[in-house]
Amino acid sequence: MTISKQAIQRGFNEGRYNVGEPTPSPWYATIEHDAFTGRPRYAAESDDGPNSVTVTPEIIAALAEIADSVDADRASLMARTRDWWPATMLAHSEGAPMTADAVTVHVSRTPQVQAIMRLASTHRIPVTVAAGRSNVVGAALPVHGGIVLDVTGMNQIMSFNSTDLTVETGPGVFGDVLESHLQRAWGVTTGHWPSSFAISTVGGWVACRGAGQLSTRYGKIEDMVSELDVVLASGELVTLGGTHRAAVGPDLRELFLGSEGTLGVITRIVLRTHRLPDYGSSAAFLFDSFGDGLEACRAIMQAGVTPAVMRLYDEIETARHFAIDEGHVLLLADEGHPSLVDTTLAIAREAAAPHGREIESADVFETWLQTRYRIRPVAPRDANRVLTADTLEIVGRWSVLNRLYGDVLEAVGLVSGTGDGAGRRGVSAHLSHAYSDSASLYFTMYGITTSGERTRWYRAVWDAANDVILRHGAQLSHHHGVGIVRLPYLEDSLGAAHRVMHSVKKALDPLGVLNPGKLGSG
Ligand SMILES: Cc1cc2nc3c(=O)[nH]c(=O)nc-3n(C[C@H](O)[C@H](O)[C@H](O)COP(=O)(O)OP(=O)(O)OC[C@H]3O[C@@H](n4cnc5c(N)ncnc54)[C@H](O)[C@@H]3O)c2cc1C
Repeated sequence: MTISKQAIQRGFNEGRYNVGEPTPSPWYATIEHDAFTGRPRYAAESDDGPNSVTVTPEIIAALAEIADSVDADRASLMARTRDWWPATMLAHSEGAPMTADAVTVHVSRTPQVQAIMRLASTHRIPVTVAAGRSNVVGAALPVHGGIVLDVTGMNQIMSFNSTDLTVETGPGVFGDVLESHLQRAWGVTTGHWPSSFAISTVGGWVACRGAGQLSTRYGKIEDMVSELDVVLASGELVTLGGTHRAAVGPDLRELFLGSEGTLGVITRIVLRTHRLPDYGSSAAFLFDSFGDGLEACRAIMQAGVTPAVMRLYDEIETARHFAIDEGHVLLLADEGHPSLVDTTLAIAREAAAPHGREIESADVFETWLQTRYRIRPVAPRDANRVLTADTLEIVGRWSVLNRLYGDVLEAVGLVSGTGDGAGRRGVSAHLSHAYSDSASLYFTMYGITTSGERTRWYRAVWDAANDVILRHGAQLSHHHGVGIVRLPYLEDSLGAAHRVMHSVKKALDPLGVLNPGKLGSG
């Protein structure tokens, strides 16, 4: 049985999610919605751009002529703009939501998107695209109000080319719908398996530059997109790409991969696919230190093999996920042609062996398969001991990774409130995406504080971790993106290139109507 087939057969979160439409984060059900008395938080604090633009009844009437439907009701707006960012949850639970006043506009066709962008540009109304709303960084929050453009109705799988092995889809297709169709109808897979695959959309993957669990074999989403249609702020439709490699000037597709709705609305995507493998195999190692595990991963990547799964867990996560009391576990697994898989794992074993010891992989592999798409429930609240947690993923060179890991653990651990207060460390990490020169580390951080202290703790751990990340010259994010949470660190990270990003934004969206207050604004 292979990993890609398993994902569809076992399903996402044991079936507890909304098929083909956004799934709220579990925190949403725990919030007292009638308690929204405060002003929208971000709009009240922000001083750049058009603050909380109100959409007039005349514009609502014009939108209704164009769109499938327009919804100006505040309560349904709140439901339709919640995301999976913990700070949204913090703001909502404090009665001062992140969502400014806005109207939700539902579309299902590209010409509607073009007409809405023309209208928005004429009247300078912000447009924030919302899809699965599974992002964890506040990227789809309409912080300046205006129009929330819901593209989940653009959910057609338009065609499959069985010679080129490419699939053409609308941006609002959810990952589980796409994959089960690809597997059953055509016997192929995209190879893109984010942990959120059933609650996120193809357009969202592209807009956030996402990564799946099998990225070491199949690549990130930017390796999979061969063609894109994008509606610009002016309403003009452009098609970018068409084949995978070209030398016709710079690759303009790249501008929109990771643009988070700030440069255009993605309305059609062509993705490469791969024949669905029938064979898979796994191996596992245990290391005395995380650093030894990192050395093993580096040796594997530099030996030239790319096992689909390469996940190294530090000892806290090894104990949490696999109930192994000591050591740092590495899970390797691959799928594909038997000769390729067996050779890949043989070379990987040889490269890892000097750094640790091989253990029986069956239980580790099965536990991972069983739990990888399970969403943990929200902990019960007690005003004096509230749990707040978040994750943070970065990408850095092998030469800094082990020191960066230690320094993030130390810096986050020093923030008052981190951990459970009873000696358990509140920060851990795993490696889940690797390259020959670098790898991504994914940190999980939690703290227990009073409810009044949560926001302070939250910003303090982000500041502490990002200070270390910048100091080591690593990249702020590998696949979650920038959203709101990483904006304060962006200029330090990009240096002079930050100005280039502003110039690109100015050139493509001169009136600043696309997702203002995010990447390239201000
Ligand atoms: C439990 C969980 C696990 C996760 N695991 C992963 C993971 O393994 N890998 C990973 O990469 N991410 C992961 N994420 C993050 C999230 O799922 C991704 O960022 C995803 O790509 C967002 O897609 P979405 O459809 O939900 O987009 P949304 O959250 O609706 O939007 C995200 C951003 O993209 C923009 N956008 C969306 N659609 C379009 C469009 N058509 N045109 C222009 N802009 C658009 C929005 O304006 C916004 O800025 C996880 C999230 C959760 C909650």
